[in-house]
Formats: sequence, structure tokens, C-alpha cells
Amino acid sequence: MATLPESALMQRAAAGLAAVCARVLGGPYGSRVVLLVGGGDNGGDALWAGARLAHRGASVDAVLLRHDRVHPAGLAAFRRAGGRVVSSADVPLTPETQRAIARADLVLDGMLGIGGRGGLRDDAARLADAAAAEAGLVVAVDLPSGVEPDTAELTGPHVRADVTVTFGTHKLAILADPAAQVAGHVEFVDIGLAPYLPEPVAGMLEPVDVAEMLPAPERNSDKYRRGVLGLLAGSAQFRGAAVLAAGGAAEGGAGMVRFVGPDEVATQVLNRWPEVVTSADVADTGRVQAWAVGSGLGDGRAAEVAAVLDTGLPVLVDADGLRHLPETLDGRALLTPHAGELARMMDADRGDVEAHRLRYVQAAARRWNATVLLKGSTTLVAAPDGRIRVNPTGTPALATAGSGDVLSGLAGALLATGMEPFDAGSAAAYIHGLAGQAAAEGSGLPSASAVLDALPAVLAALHSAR
Ligand SMILES: NC(=O)C1=CN([C@@H]2O[C@H](COP(=O)(O)OP(=O)(O)OC[C@H]3O[C@@H](n4cnc5c(N)ncnc54)[C@H](OP(=O)(O)O)[C@@H]3O)[C@@H](O)[C@H]2O)[C@@H](O)CC1
Ligand SMILES: Nc1ncnc2c1ncn2[C@@H]1O[C@H](COP(=O)(O)OP(=O)(O)O)[C@@H](O)[C@H]1O
Ligand SMILES: [K+]
Repeated sequence: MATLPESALMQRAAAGLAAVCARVLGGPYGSRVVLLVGGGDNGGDALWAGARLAHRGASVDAVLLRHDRVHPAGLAAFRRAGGRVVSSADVPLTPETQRAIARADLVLDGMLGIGGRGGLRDDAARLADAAAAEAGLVVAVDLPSGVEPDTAELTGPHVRADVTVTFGTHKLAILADPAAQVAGHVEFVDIGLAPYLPEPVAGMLEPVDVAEMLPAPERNSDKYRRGVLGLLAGSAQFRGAAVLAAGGAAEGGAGMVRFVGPDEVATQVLNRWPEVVTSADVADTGRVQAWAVGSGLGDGRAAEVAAVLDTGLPVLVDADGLRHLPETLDGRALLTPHAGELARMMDADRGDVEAHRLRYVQAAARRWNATVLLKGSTTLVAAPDGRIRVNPTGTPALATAGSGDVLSGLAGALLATGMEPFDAGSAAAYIHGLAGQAAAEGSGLPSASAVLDALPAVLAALHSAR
């Protein structure tokens, strides 16, 4: 801000914001827009954007949360453009305000941005409720007001947006749950901050990042160089888990899969994946570069899990394997719990984990000195050194029995290629999410087998993006 003329950044933000509003309105002319305006710069953005929409023929009303504190230049520009203030001093929700919100095609939420903490206070919360109940579209300025910008938590009343227009950089609150669930569709407006931003707290992979991480088979490669995965999964009770995890690994690029388990399970794995090699116990398994253990393992396999952990090789631990973790894992492990499993590991309540996903995944990564991939509506991956990635792909359609088993095989295969656990976990989540999306396009609510079937095409597309 110091290098630019007064309010230049706000102008850029407001121009982008107004453009998105105009687009979602299908053209501003003749539309009704209501601005919810807080006392800070977030309110300033809304007022400047409102002025632009008024210039283009929208009828724009502003509801001021605080008459004594409102962005002065924004308010002046808004008034000059023909905008009206409909609230009376310090009573934001008058009957007139309520009517205006009920008639609005679009409500622009400029109550709180990155300065907000602790959820919406009373008046603001009532406006958010009115907008949710009555208005057409709700567009949030920078963030849905009331969410915690830096932790993505919901600590009190908040806005539910259909669209969020965010400026300069993505905030964690619009990427990670639970806050991301109330951000709706996210639009990014570049206001030129990139050269000035510090290291981000969290990263998000793009297709080219994943493509570059994946090892390409080289002319002189052989199955051992591509990576052999040892797989300890499935049980008499959960045979399918072994089949799906083996498939995730085989389709995910493993040079070879060595499966360990009882004959009845091994037979089924071989029926579906004849390329897999099987053995009855961990000690008899030939050379592998990494292990994946736990999917569908059931109870009472602690000794086998311990034998795998004792090999000292990179290891993915999923599902029932997570019941048998040692005190610490010296950085080579990738743990893949869902919220219920993480709650059990941390002796916490599942709801508390869901409400503080970022905090719990980081705490678990530190506690076990392991990379932790927390599954769910937005998958988070935390490394023991504090790095975080938020996975941008996926679909609620992945919430189907067995899709986690496919992920464990796939991530295990990537570990076996020599990728570090943080990259293997985040790339696997990314690819798995794309496969889920592709499968959902085909059938709406795909099975885990359909997700598996979608893997080769997704990987081929990524390889060609390189
Ligand atoms: N940075 C940039 O480069 C650019 C930033 N830009 C924009 O600025 C926004 C940040 O603006 P900001 O810093 O003025 O804070 P903002 O979010 O408007 O909150 C302000 C006031 O709200 C209050 N308040 C706090 N919690 C509350 C609660 N729970 N319930 C009720 N009130 C609460 C608190 O005052 P308090 O009453 O607590 O004294 C606080 O002072 C950013 O999100 C983006 O939109 C763009 O223009 C582009 C360039
Ligand atoms: N609401 C959701 N939106 C997107 N992905 C989800 C959602 N719920 C679960 N998933 C994903 O679906 C998979 C389910 O894995 P998991 O819980 O281990 O199931 P299972 O053990 O039945 O295979 C994970 O990759 C998870 O991230
Ligand atoms: K906002």
C-alpha cells in the first residue's frame, strides 16, 4: 500500500468484485443489490463496488453496521453514484432494511474481512440470517464474514455465501473446512500482492506440480526402479479392501505389488489383479521399497503391523493399522486417518476434530513425527516440519465405502517410487480427487471400483501435462 497511490489496491479489488457481481447477475442493469457494510476496509470494498454497479444501472442500497465508522471515500463515491443508505444510525436491521434484503437479487457481504475475529456480533449476525433466508445470491467480499481467516474455523455466527470474491491471495478460510463450506464458489482477483507476500501457511498443488512430481518411466527402468510396494491389507471380514488397495497401487504406477495376507484374501486379490505377487507373512515378502498397511485389516494384526514398521522402510498406515502406532515414527511414515480415526488416535472427540481440522492434523504430525493426511471434504496434509497442503480436487461422491482403500494403495505406490511422504500424500489425494470427479461425471454416485477405473485416464492426462 505504501508504494501505491491512496486506495489503489481497494480500487483494484472493487473493480474485480464489481465485475464478478455483474457477471453473476447476468448484467447489472435493472438489478437490485444490497450492500452489508462493516466499519473496516472490507466495507470500503463493498461501497466502491456498489458505486460501480450503480453506475452500470443497478439499484443499490447500503446497510451500514456502524454509522460512526464507515469508509469515508467509499461512502462518498457510493452516494455520488446514486446509491442509497437504508439503515438508520446504529440500527442496521430496520423493517426497511429487511424489505430491501428480501427484494435483493444480490447481497454483497462487506461486513468483515481479514480483520474479523470471533464470529459475527449480534447486529451483523441478524443481517447474515436475513440474507441467508431471504436474498437471492449472497456474494462475500474477500471472505464470508464471521469465519476465522487464518484457521478456517467457525467460532460463531457467519455468512453463508454462494460466491466469494477474494483478493490478492487465497486465505486459508476459503480453502479448508469447516469455513470453506460456507464460501461457495471462489473467484480470485489478482491485485498485485504476490511479490510482497510472505511464505504461505499452506500450499495447494496445481496440475503441473503433480505432473512434475510423478516419475516418468524411463527407457532403462525396470519394475524395481519404478518401486515395489508391500501391501498388508484386508482380512476375511474385509476382503474387498485388499482388492481395492491392490488396485490403487497397480493402477497408480507401482512397478510391482507384493501382497501379504491369508490365502482366502490373496486368492481374491489375484482374481482381480493377476500381476500381484502374494505371500503369507511379512518376513517372507521379497524386497520392497515401501509398505502400505492397514486398510480393512480388522482387529488383532498388531504383530504384523509391528513387523512392517520394524523394516525401517517408508510406510503408509491407514485405517486399522492406525490402532497400532508406536510412540514415534522418525519422519518416514504417511498416516491417512479420517476424522474419526484421528479423534481416536488423539483421544479426542470427532466433532472437535472436524471443527479444528487444521489444528489436529498439525498436532498429530508433530506428535508422531509423521506426515498426516486427514481425509474428508477437504483433505489436509501436514508434514512434521509444519508444512501444510490443502487438496483442491475431489467430490462428496468420494464418500463411499472403499474409496479410502484405493487412496491408500495409490499413495503407497507413490511412496514406493521414492517420493517423500508429504509429496506422495498430497499428490495421491490430488489424483484420487480427480479420479472421483471423473467417475462422478460418468455415474453421479460412483462406487470405489469406478474411482479405481478412472485412475489410468487421470494419470495419463497428468503425464501429458508435463
Ligand atoms: N490488505 C490489503 O492489502 C487490502 C485489503 N482489502 C480489504 O480490507 C479488508 C480488511 O480490512 P480491515 O483490516 O479494515 O478489517 P475488516 O475485515 O474490514 O474488519 C474491520 C473491523 O471489524 C471489527 N470487527 C472485528 N471482528 C468483529 C466481529 N466479530 N464482529 C463485528 N465487528 C468486528 C473490528 O473493529 P472493532 O469493532 O473490533 O474495533 C475491525 O476493525 C480485507 O478483508 C479486504 O476486504 C482490499 O481493499 C484490498 C487491499
Ligand atoms: N464430503 C466429502 N467430500 C469429498 N471427499 C470426501 C468426502 N468425504 C470423504 N471423502 C473422501 O473419500 C475418501 C473416503 O475414505 P475413507 O473415509 O477411508 O473411507 P473407506 O474407509 O470406506 O474407504 C477419502 O479420500 C476422503 O477424503
Ligand atoms: K466479507
